[in-house]
Amino acid sequence: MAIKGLGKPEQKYDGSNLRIGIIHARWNKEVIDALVKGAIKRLRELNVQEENIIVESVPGSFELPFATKALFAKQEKANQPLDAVIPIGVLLKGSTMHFEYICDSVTHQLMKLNIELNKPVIFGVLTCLTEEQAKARAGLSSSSVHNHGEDWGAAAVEMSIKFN
Ligand SMILES: O=Nc1c(NC[C@H](O)[C@H](O)[C@H](O)CO)[nH]c(=O)[nH]c1=O
Repeated sequence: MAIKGLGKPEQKYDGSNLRIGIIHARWNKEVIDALVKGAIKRLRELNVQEENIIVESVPGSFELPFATKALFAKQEKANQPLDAVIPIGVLLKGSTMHFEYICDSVTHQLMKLNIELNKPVIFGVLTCLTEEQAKARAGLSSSSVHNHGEDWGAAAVEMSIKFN
């Protein structure tokens, strides 16, 4: 029995009073769309209202940290503050070191935003060596129906309720 994975949720959190942002890259669209769908599916299952799920897209994963911070600020200014943001990106290894540099810098910046903004910023970036790895983590391959986007939706609700 594999031990890796999130396991059962501690409890079913009620997200009915939460406002959650999703910022997604557009690179590797097929996988991105499945991950975003999975995150929204779980947010809705946890009673986050459709009108309280704010979705914006950016060109690629490199833009996620800036857009995450900007979306928090934009919603604050509109007096509709976000409780958490889920940045979603899919980075696929190419033939150069471009992948490593983007993965490393985006990961560090997204982690820093949690501390800088004192708000949950969920890590929704797949850093994959092959297309098959990416598809498997979005529930798009025969080898896996698990969609990591659903875990990210659940994490956003749990972190918002526990620590906001
Ligand atoms: O190169 N590969 C990828 C990528 N490059 C674009 C980068 O994120 C950015 O949008 C541009 O450099 C412009 O700033 N962005 C991804 O999300 N996944 C990739 O696999």
